[in-house]
Amino acid sequence: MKKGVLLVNLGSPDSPEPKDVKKYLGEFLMDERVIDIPYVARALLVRGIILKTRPKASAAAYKKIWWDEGSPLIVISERLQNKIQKQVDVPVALAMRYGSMTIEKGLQELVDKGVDEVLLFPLYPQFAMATTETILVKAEALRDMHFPNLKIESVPAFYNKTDYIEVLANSISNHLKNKPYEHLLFSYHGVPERHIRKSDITKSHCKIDGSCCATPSKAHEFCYRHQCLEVTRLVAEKLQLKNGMYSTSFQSRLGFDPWLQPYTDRTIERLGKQGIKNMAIVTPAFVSDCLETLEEIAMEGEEIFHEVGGNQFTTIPCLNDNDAFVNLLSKWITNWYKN
Ligand SMILES: C=CC1=C(C)c2cc3[nH]c(cc4nc(cc5[nH]c(cc1n2)c(C)c5CCC(=O)O)C(CCC(=O)O)=C4C)c(C)c3C=C
Ligand SMILES: [Fe+2]
Ligand SMILES: [Fe+2]
Repeated sequence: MKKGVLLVNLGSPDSPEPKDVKKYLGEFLMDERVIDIPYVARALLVRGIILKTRPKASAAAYKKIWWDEGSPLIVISERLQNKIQKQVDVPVALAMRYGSMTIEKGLQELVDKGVDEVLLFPLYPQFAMATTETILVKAEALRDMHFPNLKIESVPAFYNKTDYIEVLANSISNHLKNKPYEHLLFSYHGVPERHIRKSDITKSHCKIDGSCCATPSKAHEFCYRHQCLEVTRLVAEKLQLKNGMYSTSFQSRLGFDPWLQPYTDRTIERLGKQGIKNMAIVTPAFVSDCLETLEEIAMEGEEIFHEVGGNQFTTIPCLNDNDAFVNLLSKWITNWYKN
C-alpha cells in the first residue's frame, strides 16, 4: 500500500472581507459538533442572529491580523506542511476543516499521487468535539462517499506525549529568556461545558467541579478540560514553575451558555488588579497563530492588562513552523510509515 499524510487545521475565510467571513462562519457554526443544538434551532441562531452581526465585527478583527500572503493560520500551516514534506518520504497534503481548502480536496490530492492509506493528522494537541472529532467524522463520511478503497488511520490527541511537552516547554522558556515575568497564563480555546459532558464516555465522570479532571478515568481520553489541565501541569513540571506563578484559563467564549472557566479576559484583569506588572501568556490549544492568538490575546488581552495597571504583557507564539515542532511531527509520521 502507498502511504500519505493529510494534515488538517481549522481553516480561515478566503479574505478578511465581511462576505467571505460570513460564508466561512456559516459553514463553521452550522457544524453540529461546534454549535451542538438541533438543526432548526441552530439554523435560526446562526443564520437568523449570528450571521447578521458577527461577520462585520469578525472581518474588522481579521483585517488587523491578515498578512500580505493571506490568513496567518493558513500561511503558517502551509509552511509547516512544506517543512515536514522535506523530512519525510511520503506525500504530505494539507486541508482545513472549514473553508476552501477542503478535506475532500486534500484526500483527492493524495489519491491522485497513488496513495491508498492515509494518516489523518488533526493539528490539535487536545481532543474536542469541535476539533478532532469533527475532522474524523468528516473524513470518514468523505471516504465512504468518494474514496471507498482508501484506508484512513488517525493521530490521536498528543497533549501528554513527553516529546511534545518538551518541545512546548522549550519554546516557552526560549521566548521568556530575557523577559522576567511574575505570572505565566496558559490560555486555551474554550468550549461550552455541555461539550465536555457529551464527550464523557463513562457518562458519569465529568462534573466540571474542579476535581474530576484530576481523578483518573477512562473519560480523560476524550475530556478536553482534562487534556488542557494536563498540558499546563506537565509543562509547569518541566519548567519547574512554582505554584501561584502560573494558571489556566479559557478564551473565545460565544453565546450565553456556560463555557469552561475561568475566562481568560477576566483572569488577565484579575491578575492586573492583584498587582502583577509583568505577565506572559501561552496558547497551547492552537498549534498555529491565528485570529484567536494574534488579535484576541496579543491585542485585546494586552489592552485589558494595561487598562488595569499591568506593564509588560508577553505573548508566546504558537509552535507554528518552529524547527523542533517540525522535527517532532516528522518523527511521528516517519515512525508511522516505517511500521
Ligand atoms: C461557537 C462555538 C465555538 C466552539 C465550540 C469553538 C471551539 C474551538 N475553536 C478552536 C480553534 C479556533 N477557533 C477560531 C475561531 C473561531 N471560533 C469560533 C467559535 C467556536 N470555536 C468562532 C465564531 C471563530 C471565528 C472568529 C470570530 O468570529 O471570533 C480560530 C481562528 C481561525 C482563524 O481564521 O484564524 C481557531 C484556530 C478550538 C481549538 C476549539 C475547541 C477546542
Ligand atoms: Fe473557535
Ligand atoms: Fe473532567
